[in-house]
Amino acid sequence: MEVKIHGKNSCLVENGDSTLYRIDKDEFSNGMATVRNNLIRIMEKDLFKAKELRELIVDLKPPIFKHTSTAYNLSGPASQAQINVDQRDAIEKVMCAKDYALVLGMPGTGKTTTIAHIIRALVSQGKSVLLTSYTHTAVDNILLKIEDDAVPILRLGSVGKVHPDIPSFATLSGIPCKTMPELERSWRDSKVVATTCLGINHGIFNHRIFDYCIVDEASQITLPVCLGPIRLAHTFVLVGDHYQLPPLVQNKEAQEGGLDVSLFKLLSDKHPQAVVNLEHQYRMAEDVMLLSNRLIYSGRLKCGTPAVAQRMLEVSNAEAAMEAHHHRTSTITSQHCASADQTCFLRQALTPSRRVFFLNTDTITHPTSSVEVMQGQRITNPTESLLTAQLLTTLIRSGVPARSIGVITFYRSQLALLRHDVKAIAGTIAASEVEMHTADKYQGRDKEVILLSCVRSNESNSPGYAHNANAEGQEMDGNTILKINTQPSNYSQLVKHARLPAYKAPKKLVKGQVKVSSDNASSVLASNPITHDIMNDMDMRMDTSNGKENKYATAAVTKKVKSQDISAFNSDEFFGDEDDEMLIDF
Ligand SMILES: Nc1ncnc2c1ncn2[C@@H]1O[C@H](COP(=O)(O)OP(=O)(O)OP(=O)(O)O)[C@@H](O)[C@H]1O
Repeated sequence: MEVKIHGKNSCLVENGDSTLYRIDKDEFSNGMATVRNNLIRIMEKDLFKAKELRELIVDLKPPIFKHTSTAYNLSGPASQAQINVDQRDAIEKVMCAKDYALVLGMPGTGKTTTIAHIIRALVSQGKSVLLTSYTHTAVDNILLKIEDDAVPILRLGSVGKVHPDIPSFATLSGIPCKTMPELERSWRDSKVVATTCLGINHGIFNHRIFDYCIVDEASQITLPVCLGPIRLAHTFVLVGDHYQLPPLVQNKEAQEGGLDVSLFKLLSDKHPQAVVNLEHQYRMAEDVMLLSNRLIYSGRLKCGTPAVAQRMLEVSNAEAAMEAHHHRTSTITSQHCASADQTCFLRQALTPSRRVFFLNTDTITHPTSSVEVMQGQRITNPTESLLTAQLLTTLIRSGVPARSIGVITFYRSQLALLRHDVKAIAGTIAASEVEMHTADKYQGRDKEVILLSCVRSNESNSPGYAHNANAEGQEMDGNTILKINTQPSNYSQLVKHARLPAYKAPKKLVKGQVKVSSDNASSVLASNPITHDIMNDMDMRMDTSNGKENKYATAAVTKKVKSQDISAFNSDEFFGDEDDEMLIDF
């Protein structure tokens, strides 16, 4: 037999009796072809589940739930005491589901932990589970949680992509079985089969239908990809959070056609009764959580325990770092830190109780020196980069390990500058240990401290990618470095905020005393959004200090208003001592 290479992706095989075969390499066998195949399969007439899936996904028929679940247990190494009320509801919802159940896990709320419990509950009833996710890492993170449960697991995927600890408790398809009975056992008897959503081309799926399919990271997976695993099981469970990153779809036409709407979002928007929310998180201190809560979750996110809420950064040697910084011969750039007293921005940033610290660089440098620099497509902010490097160095000298600090920015050009400055100021070793990435690359990483360089500072007040961090009063526009102390935190939210399409005008909290003369009080008050609803609270008085009798009215006001409403209001009409000025907060 003779084999000739024919072009880049095919070869010709001649077998002597003049029959010519051409073998083509299908470059897309694991990508587009799988996706196309998923779509074709659910359109087939008699294929398992095709009709039901069309009803549920195309016709959006409401899913059915049993009133109570059949008994199950969560025994094994997992302590039931570690399951909170939402997680228990999620397990119960899945156990009652006939068609599907949706678990919306806000950041750090234990999605992985809950999926592990769901698997335990299902296996305790003798059910089989196909476990999938978008990434190998997510699949393995779940498997590692059931490592000690002695559940027979088959992990499909090439050995190089599987976590090194998995082979110690699961069978790997990438490591061939030595005998046929061994192979058959692993295909037939594994209660849990785990792979990525695109890993469903394996031969086992021609032989097995599963009781349940669980898809983790489901809100990041496009609908056609998601169809692949769910058509292989009687009931499916999607776990995700559509408030975080949606499926990455770059083609405009595909976006317009709705490809960036995941099946998770489609079903949860249509059937909220099928969704269980995981709302107790164990990752972020309360102040850090506030950011996500105000911007995205409408206050629904809660700290799992008081200890989580009160977590603080451990700064063991702050004074030494400050001394080194303010010393005349300091090698740390100190030109941007004018004073060694309490007003020093480094000292403020290092204070453990300030878990979130917004730094307006205009307050420590001249505003013109901290504006952004545009060179073609490249946008950088050199002053902000230097300040970030300076703060980072101070944190390290204060005893915060370099590997527990992360630096995030929205622009690649700024990232390059930050890497350069951090290396120059903090040193090569520290620079190699600090993880620095653009916001989209930081998803799912945990750090004790995050420094965020927002970059944009310009006359037109364009906040660029950071524009949505402005929503609901987060003052992150322009010259702002955000330092978040947490143990640890989730940054995917920041990414999400930066990408939300709609711009909301920033709001500011106004606290103060309003004073108006009685003659025009009602018209002044009624016409301004700050005061229009405090008429009844006005306190009428008489002022005789200038020898005349002048009537006036005062009232305290504390409310959130749009910035333009503040400027529209005549600030002379606010009065009082120094504490009674307009305060801006979030
Ligand atoms: N009921 C609980 N009680 C105490 N701690 C918990 C509980 N559930 C989860 N945790 C802890 O919370 C942390 C986050 O859990 P997990 O990794 O499962 O969350 P996740 O939602 O998958 O995270 P992500 O936001 O990265 O997707 C882990 O340290 C986990 O041990």
